[in-house]
Amino acid sequence: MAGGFAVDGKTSAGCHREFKAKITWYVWICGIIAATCGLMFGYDIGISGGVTAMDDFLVRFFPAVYARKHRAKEDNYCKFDDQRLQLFTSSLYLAALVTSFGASLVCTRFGRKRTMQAASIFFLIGAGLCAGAINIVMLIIGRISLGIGVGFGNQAAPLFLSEIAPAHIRGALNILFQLNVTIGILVANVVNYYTSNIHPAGWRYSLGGAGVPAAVLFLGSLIITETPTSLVERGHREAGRTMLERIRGTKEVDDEFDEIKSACETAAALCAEEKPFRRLRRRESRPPLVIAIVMQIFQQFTGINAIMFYAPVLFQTMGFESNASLLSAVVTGGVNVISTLVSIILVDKIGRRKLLLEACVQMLIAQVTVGGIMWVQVKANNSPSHPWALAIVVLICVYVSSFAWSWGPLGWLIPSETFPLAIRTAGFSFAVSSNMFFTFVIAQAFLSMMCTMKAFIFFFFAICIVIMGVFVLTLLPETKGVPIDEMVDRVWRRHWFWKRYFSDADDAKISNC
Ligand SMILES: OC[C@H]1O[C@](O)(CO)[C@@H](O)[C@@H]1O
Repeated sequence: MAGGFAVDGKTSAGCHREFKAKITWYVWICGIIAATCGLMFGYDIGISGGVTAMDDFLVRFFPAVYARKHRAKEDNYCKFDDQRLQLFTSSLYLAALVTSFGASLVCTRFGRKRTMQAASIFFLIGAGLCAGAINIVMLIIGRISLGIGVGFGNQAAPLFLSEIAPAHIRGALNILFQLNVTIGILVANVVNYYTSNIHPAGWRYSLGGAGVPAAVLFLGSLIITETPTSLVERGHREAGRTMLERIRGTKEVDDEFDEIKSACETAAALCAEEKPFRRLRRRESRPPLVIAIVMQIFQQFTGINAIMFYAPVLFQTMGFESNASLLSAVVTGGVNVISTLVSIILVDKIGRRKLLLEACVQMLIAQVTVGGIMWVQVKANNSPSHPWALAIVVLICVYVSSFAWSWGPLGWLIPSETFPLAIRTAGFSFAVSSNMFFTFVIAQAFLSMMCTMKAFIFFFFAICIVIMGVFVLTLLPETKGVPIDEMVDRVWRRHWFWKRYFSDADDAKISNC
């Protein structure tokens, strides 16, 4: 496709010059295929809540929870509170957490494309084990294999997307990953809705469905390119140049190619001097590292996964019938997808900070109101009555929409675009593992928190959201439109707070531009 040429870049003296880049079909196709990693991840997020609400599944693996679910009304908020059941959901995230560090090395040594292929293979194995599980051990091993797939996929795909994108659409292209996460969650909810009526093996279809996106990724990865940066980084200069020409749709890529070469040379020299994980401990590595970790912690402390994992459980707790609760989850899933599209359209126009700040306000209002309604109901010792339960569903949609155009996608985008190449994969693995760790914490703790804190859980997340807003206002720099290999000079060294992590000599160089 012939988009107009767009320009970004700087001179070798550190001043800005122009890169030419068309928006080619090839870049979009590669982006869409790589983003299938997000589909695999999202499918898993969405499927576990619905499966754990299915009686056939509970009877087979968690009979005690089944018995409690069908007992008296009085332990409404606690009937799903079971550590082993929570481990079914969260084992995937623990496996992904551990894998992400190894995946960073694989990503550097073998490239982003091969790492994604590895992800798809672990995913196929995991889906098979879960679908065919005859006991809880097989089930958990399947979840662990899926988690290893997530660890590889989530490490490679966001980096891949940020590296192949021209700077002026990097946000949009990178958000394809999160868009796929949301589509995966939605598809999983729809699948659960139908399979919950298939007895006794509906849950097997739900869990086995994870194999579909894995197969798509595996086949797709046979036709996509490696990123020019990864090719040059691994010594394939010519191939890197050819690939850059292909994805930019022009032969005039000298300037951008020079920049990639110079980033790779610097990275190689630094790496020879000190390994990337060790370099991450240096003072000047701290700004992007802190931002990457904090973005992911905050993304999880919006409370999004309390909704995503347990929406069906939550809706059942509010008194919806089993099918109605899955349907409600489909509605929130749909809002999640559509709102992520909004982010694709806006992120490179209005920038990252404005989206994050607006969302903090919207999420805060929704959380406090939901908490208020539930609090009144808990005091009256009721499940919320139907009109109130409907109001809660609407408020949850308000909440999910703002998350979906802000903290959801930007939690991946910002860490993938702010590390210099020498520490990019190592640094990004901290973003992935922080996401997994805090997803695990929320998955493991939410049902117990709901059981003990009841409505106050929403106030807890509301307080987190206020802290996040202050953080964005004061410490998060804007990265819109800045070429990926220029973040240090154009973003970190110029930020009122983070510039203290760099030496004065470098600042003088910038002010000469
Ligand atoms: O769309 C919501 C989903 O997005 C994520 O935050 C990943 O970016 C998940 O943890 C969450 O379930």
